[in-house]
Amino acid sequence: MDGAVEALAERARAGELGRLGIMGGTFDPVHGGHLVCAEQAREALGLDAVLFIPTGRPAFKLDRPVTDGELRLAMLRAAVAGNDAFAVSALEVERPGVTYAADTLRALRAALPDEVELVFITGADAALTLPRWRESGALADLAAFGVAARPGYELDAAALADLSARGFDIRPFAATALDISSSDIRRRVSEERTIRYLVPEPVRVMIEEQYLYREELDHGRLA
Ligand SMILES: Nc1ncnc2c1ncn2[C@@H]1O[C@H](COP(=O)(O)OP(=O)(O)OP(=O)(O)O)[C@@H](O)[C@H]1O
Ligand SMILES: O=C(O)c1ccc[n+]([C@@H]2O[C@H](COP(=O)([O-])O)[C@@H](O)[C@H]2O)c1
Repeated sequence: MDGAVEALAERARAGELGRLGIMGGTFDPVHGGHLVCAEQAREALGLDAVLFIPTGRPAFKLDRPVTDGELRLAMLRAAVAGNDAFAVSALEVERPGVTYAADTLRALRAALPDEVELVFITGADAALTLPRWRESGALADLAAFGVAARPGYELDAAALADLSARGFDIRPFAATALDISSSDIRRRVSEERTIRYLVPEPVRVMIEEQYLYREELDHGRLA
């Protein structure tokens, strides 16, 4: 099992971890919207820690290239350094094949003491697609879902009722609306425009030094 998950299991055994947030995403690259969403989920949902898990091959993005997992991991690690409540897991990057959240949640359930409650954090855009995720029925039993509003996407009463009727334990929370997306950051870099302050400074420096996102298909990206 991954070192970050082992460390969390240790904290749980010491009675220091009751509720764990899981922030899944492609993180190509991680940006301020992800970090604010995770931090405000931690506060609003009473999470003792948040584990960021970058995907291997994201199920809904098979039609586009994704930057090498090690580079996305390195950017995430740099982004969360210094926040004791945040950790990063290589679980999905190291798992071969397409990434499915149900596999990840089962692995976490097996690695952590039964008492630890799992809350998968998503923006409203991702939450609205939950019925189409693989093993959607099983997923509803594996974790609760903390859902943040995201500019352009809303989890309205009808959507909430539909997800609840499907057995999902949905926990909406208010997050500061930040209209930042990884696609916009990639586009800005390719157009030689500024991304300063949209991503943490060490991430901006890594993007610059590794020549990421300069073109649609650069050397760091998988076809
Ligand atoms: N600005 C934001 N505010 C709140 N949640 C966000 C924001 N950006 C992303 N998220 C959430 O973070 C998770 C991971 O998102 P992802 O890594 O796909 O980023 P993205 O910016 O949507 O990427 P892309 O633009 O490449 O599709 C998803 O649950 C998504 O809803
Ligand atoms: O398991 C699935 O079928 C599934 C389908 C779409 C998205 N997800 C998960 O949702 C999270 C956000 O995905 P994305 O594509 O917006 O980066 C990430 O952890 C994905 O693994 C999972």
